[in-house]
Amino acid sequence: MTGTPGERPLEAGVRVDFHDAMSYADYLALDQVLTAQHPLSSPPHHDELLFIIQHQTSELWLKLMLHELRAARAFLDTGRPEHALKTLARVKQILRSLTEQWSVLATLTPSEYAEFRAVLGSSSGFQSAGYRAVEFILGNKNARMLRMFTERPAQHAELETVLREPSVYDAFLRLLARRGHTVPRRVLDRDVSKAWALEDGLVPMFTRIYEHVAEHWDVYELCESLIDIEDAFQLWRFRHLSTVQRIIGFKRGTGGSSGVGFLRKALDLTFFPELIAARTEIRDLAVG
Ligand code: HEM
Ligand SMILES: N[C@@H](CC(=O)c1ccccc1NC=O)C(=O)O
Repeated sequence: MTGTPGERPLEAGVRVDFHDAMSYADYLALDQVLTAQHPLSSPPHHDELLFIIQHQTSELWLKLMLHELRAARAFLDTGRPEHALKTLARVKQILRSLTEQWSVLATLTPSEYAEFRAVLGSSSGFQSAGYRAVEFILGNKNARMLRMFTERPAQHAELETVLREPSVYDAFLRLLARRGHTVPRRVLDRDVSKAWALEDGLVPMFTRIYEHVAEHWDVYELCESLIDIEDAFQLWRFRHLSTVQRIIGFKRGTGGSSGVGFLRKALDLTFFPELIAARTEIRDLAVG
């Protein structure tokens, strides 16, 4: 038998008085977080709160992703692949959650968005320092994007740091070199602030790892983890594109780009092209 609904008594030990103790709202700084939504439409459009919260929550997850990717890079630098794997597993789940979050925004119709889009002016995701830092630490470096942050010195400085530091992939390749894998010297000495370009010299090394997994199990798992992240990131990008297309069609972006055309081109980007190229080279073994 289930009980009747009704007021559930609090257990005896549950604290209700917080006058001299830290409370939930104190610890989470909810006074700041929950009063930081400021719709600009007048009178406030019902759906602008969705738009704001969708972005704010994305920014929080991006912040955590950067934090975790920095940790993964440090684990690679210090030769702890198992720890890096665990951290990357969390990054993957954050990306999955961010990708699913597009479904909430997709409930915003073109008519609703058109009613408040004008208040956004020329602001756009181009100015997301959190997103740019994640792209940078994953290896998609582009110094030109820093120009968007001239007016925001703190964000500019943080992004410049991430731009000049090695990416997670740079750290992985250095670990591989330390483990005796053949990584060309030019890769290890490269200017890490520059965009990654396909390095054919790495493909035989990755092919060897994939053809002899038993001998290279921990780095093989890391390769697969990076591919998972590549895949999860592409799915986020694709859902951004498809959500944008259903809301604004082929309008230009508020940030000045062609809009959907620009977002479609971003799908051609790959963080770890040699890991993909190696797949073409792996020999199919004869059976029987
Ligand atoms: C109605 C909702 C949205 C629309 C119509 C939209 C549209 C666009 C467009 C057209 C661009 C290209 C830049 C421009 O010219 O404006 C862009 C870029 C971007 N958007 Fe969105 N977006 C939406 C929601 C979001 C959300 C929720 C996020 C989450 C953080 C986001 C993050 C970004 C980022 C990071 C970029 C830069 C991408 C890059 O540089 O590759 N957008 N968006
Ligand atoms: N680029 C979007 C506007 C937009 O999405 C946006 C505007 C202000 C703050 C964040 C935004 N999100 C991502 O681009 C548009 O063209 O409608």
